[in-house]
Amino acid sequence: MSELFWFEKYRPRSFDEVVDLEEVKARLREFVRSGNMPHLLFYGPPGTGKTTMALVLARELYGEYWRENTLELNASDERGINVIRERVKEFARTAPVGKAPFKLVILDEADNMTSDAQQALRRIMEMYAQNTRFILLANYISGIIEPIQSRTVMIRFSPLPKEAVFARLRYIADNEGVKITDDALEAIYEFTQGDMRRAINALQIAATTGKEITEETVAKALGMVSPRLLRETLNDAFRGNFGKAATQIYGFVVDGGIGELEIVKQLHREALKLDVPEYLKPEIAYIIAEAHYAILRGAHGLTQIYGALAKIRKLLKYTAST
Ligand SMILES: Nc1ncnc2c1ncn2[C@@H]1O[C@H](COP(=O)(O)OP(=O)(O)OP(=O)(O)O)[C@@H](O)[C@H]1O
Repeated sequence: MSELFWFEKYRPRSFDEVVDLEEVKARLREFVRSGNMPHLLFYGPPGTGKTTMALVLARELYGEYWRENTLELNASDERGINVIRERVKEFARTAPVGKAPFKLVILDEADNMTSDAQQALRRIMEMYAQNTRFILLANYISGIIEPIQSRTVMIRFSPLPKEAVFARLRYIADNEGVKITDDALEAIYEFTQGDMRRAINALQIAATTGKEITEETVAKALGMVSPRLLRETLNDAFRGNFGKAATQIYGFVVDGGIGELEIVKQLHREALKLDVPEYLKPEIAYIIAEAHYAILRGAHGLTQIYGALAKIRKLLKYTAST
């Protein structure tokens, strides 16, 4: 079933298949080579390869026996720490299969556990340290208690860079027999900001519209404005025909069904890329932030967007004339 999702179908199975993360790979390879490792804590935003790396490490450590030697648990399981204790106890009772000196427990969403549960987890980790190693996965390091932080080697994962995401998306598109333009890749990255799971998902959704993925099909599939079109609209709003820009934006919302908040977010990204003096950018960011806040508080979306564009236009005009 999970193979239906491309992000599962294309989850890397070896270090070589993992894009980017060179330093992480080097460190983990060293653990595999030496046959020993400490407890690990992988932390960082969603979709950046934490689970993937933990599973790849298991495969590289144990080869064909990786399943027998690996226990995957989810810490946010509502049955709590007692279930974790029981399952680890049961798992650690038997010796590792094959040559490896220890078994691996991968615990997802460790930062969702309460401090008390984490204290208990720390004791479990110590109790079974002789023949198990833990890999804890978390989004926020701040959600992990200090005694666990200090007993693990912490490895940080960051949003993946554009080239890495492009390389993976091109590889998947090739394999699936779909063509994708560079603009379309840009649009996907724009929308997903280094979260590889969302990027692969976006590719899969866009691919349902046909065998050639363009910026337009991506925008349509993801419910966003085509970044190229938005840039043209901004150009009209600030340098040319404001009425035309307003009509375009009306079309995005009313005909395209794109949410005003999504437009404001995109506006924020595009406006900060404008070719304007650097000192104006904070003011532009502020104007857009105000519109965003007003919409969240229930103000009429289109009015706020037009208002923000008008303010920015005034700012740019004023600066150009002084
Ligand atoms: N570096 C990478 N190289 C290739 N594919 C990757 C990479 N990182 C992530 N992926 C892809 O993205 C998907 C999601 O990654 P993964 O499950 O590892 O994210 P995660 O960091 O554990 O996220 P979460 O915090 O949401 O659990 C994987 O199934 C895989 O297809």
